[in-house]
Amino acid sequence: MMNQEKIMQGIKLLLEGIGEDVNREGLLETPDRIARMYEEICGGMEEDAAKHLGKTFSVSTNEIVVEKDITFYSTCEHHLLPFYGKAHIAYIPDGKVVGLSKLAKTVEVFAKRLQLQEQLTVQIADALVENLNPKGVLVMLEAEHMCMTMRGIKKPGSKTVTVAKRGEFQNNPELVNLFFQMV
Ligand SMILES: Nc1nc2c(ncn2[C@@H]2O[C@H](COP(=O)(O)OP(=O)(O)OP(=O)(O)O)[C@@H](O)[C@H]2O)c(=O)[nH]1
Ligand SMILES: [Zn+2]
Repeated sequence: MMNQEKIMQGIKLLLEGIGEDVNREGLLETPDRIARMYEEICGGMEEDAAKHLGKTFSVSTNEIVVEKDITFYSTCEHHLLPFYGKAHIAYIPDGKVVGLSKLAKTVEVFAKRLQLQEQLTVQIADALVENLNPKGVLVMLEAEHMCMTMRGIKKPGSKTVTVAKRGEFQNNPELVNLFFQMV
């Protein structure tokens, strides 16, 4: 369980640290607001992807399924700044598929944590492998990192692209090409 009280104390200290008056009107409710915000943006820590991927449907086709342009927002664990973009998921079923919304739900479960993009990519792929036992999975994420754009190196517009391949995607370049054509 998240400790709202600790988050509020921490935010008060942070505000004092940057030289703010924690008692001025505009900031009075800020610690409480931020505690509630973290409940949302780190809410995936308390969720298990299996909850969403447990219900499957039997199918007689094993053709590739691609769900692309799934918008996601996550938080980088180094700076606590947002990184956000699109997730593209492909899988080759082995007799069972999952409801399409559950693919986006799986992205959310892992995005709503403190993350590295590489780790987020791999966690989504592994959850699909564990729960669907598909013949193959490919997850690709394209994201802009605020810690790269608004501060530090300051490269607005730069994108980080990561992939995780499992099963048939690992040794079949034609399938990977098909995925890139589809997205
Ligand atoms: N691999 C990876 N790096 C990330 C991600 N998000 C942010 N970073 C980088 O993590 C690094 C932060 O740690 P350091 O290598 O210690 O660099 P720093 O000097 O503290 O930070 P910068 O001022 O941003 O260079 C920076 O290079 C960020 O660009 C991510 O999702 N994956
Ligand atoms: Zn960062």
